[in-house]
Amino acid sequence: MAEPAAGHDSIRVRQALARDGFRLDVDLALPARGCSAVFGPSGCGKSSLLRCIAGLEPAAHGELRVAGRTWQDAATRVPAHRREVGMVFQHSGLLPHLSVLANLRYGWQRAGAPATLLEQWIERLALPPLLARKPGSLSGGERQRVALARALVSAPRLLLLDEPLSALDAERRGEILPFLEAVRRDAGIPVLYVTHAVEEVARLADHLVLMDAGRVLATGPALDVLNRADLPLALRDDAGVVLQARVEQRDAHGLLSLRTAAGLLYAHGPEQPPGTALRLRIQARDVSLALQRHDDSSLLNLLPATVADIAALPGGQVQLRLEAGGAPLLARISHRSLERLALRPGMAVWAQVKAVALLA
Ligand SMILES: Nc1ncnc2c1ncn2[C@@H]1O[C@H](COP(=O)(O)OP(=O)(O)OP(=O)(O)O)[C@@H](O)[C@H]1O
Repeated sequence: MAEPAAGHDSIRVRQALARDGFRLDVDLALPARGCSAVFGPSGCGKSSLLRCIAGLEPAAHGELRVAGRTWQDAATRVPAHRREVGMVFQHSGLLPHLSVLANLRYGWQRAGAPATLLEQWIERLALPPLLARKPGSLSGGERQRVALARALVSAPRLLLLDEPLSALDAERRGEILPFLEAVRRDAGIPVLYVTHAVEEVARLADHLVLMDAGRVLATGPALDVLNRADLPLALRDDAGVVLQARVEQRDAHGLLSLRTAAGLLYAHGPEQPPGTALRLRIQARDVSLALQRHDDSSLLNLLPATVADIAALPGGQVQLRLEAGGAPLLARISHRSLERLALRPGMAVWAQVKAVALLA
């Protein structure tokens, strides 16, 4: 395999780290812009990889180049405090005796960053009402917003986010995701985002690194990796595909019509102007199949598709990979339904998805 290239437009990470019963061994070239998600099961080495990049693992060997700067090679090892990374962890790590503003000023002053940066992130992360408060009086989501701002006002060259939402409940996660989207869009620096939530990958990632047991299983543009059928992702309970979609309109009841390569789809979601580009995740278990088009059911999303292949799953289920107008789809049905419809590769079917199963 060719060696990953290293240039001003890329992040080169070649790191090896041995611990008792665990070995991290990665060789990656990541884009030096946008959000690269690092995804994989618990204990696969995601946090260790971030710690290596931050310079917090003294035993790690290898090479690290970030946008033209060498942080580590055979002759060099830049110490952690000179790597100019911003980090946010699961818990905010704010200084409890200081106000929000003083926490932000602390990192900002140490970095000697411009005042506009401080003002910019206070505004973009909607922090003005919180500035006088102490971290202990904030909700978990508010604390993480402050932690994000604190990392960004130190003018880092790279932002490392280690499961920043995992201590929050689903509602709080939903509230903070738009702020993370703003960071990804406006920070102008690459973001490495460790998570084990597929929804966060689907929503935020431009690039995806899939890890298992200390190694990289797959890496590439996020949608390509998410939609691959040959990776463990496709066997998870929440397996699905992610489609690029464009908002056409929203009706009086809040139902969005979305244009995708698979066809027009209806989904629920917040008000978004026509033309807005977004990603739509369709889980395999939300897709049912019919041999004919049924307009007499409550199902709103009816897509003509062709069966590409069929894989048996444990527990009497099967997963079908479908082609729908050039877009991939997954459908998970019972083996009994497969036999009842006598489904085979190459057959034409109608893929049916409830609109309430889709969240735009
Ligand atoms: N400080 C440490 N000392 C010794 N072993 C460690 C240490 N930190 C992590 N490990 C081990 O290294 C391996 C990788 O851990 P790591 O935290 O990087 O995984 P992870 O993918 O981030 O997991 P999770 O999703 O559960 O946070 C695991 O086997 C873990 O037990």
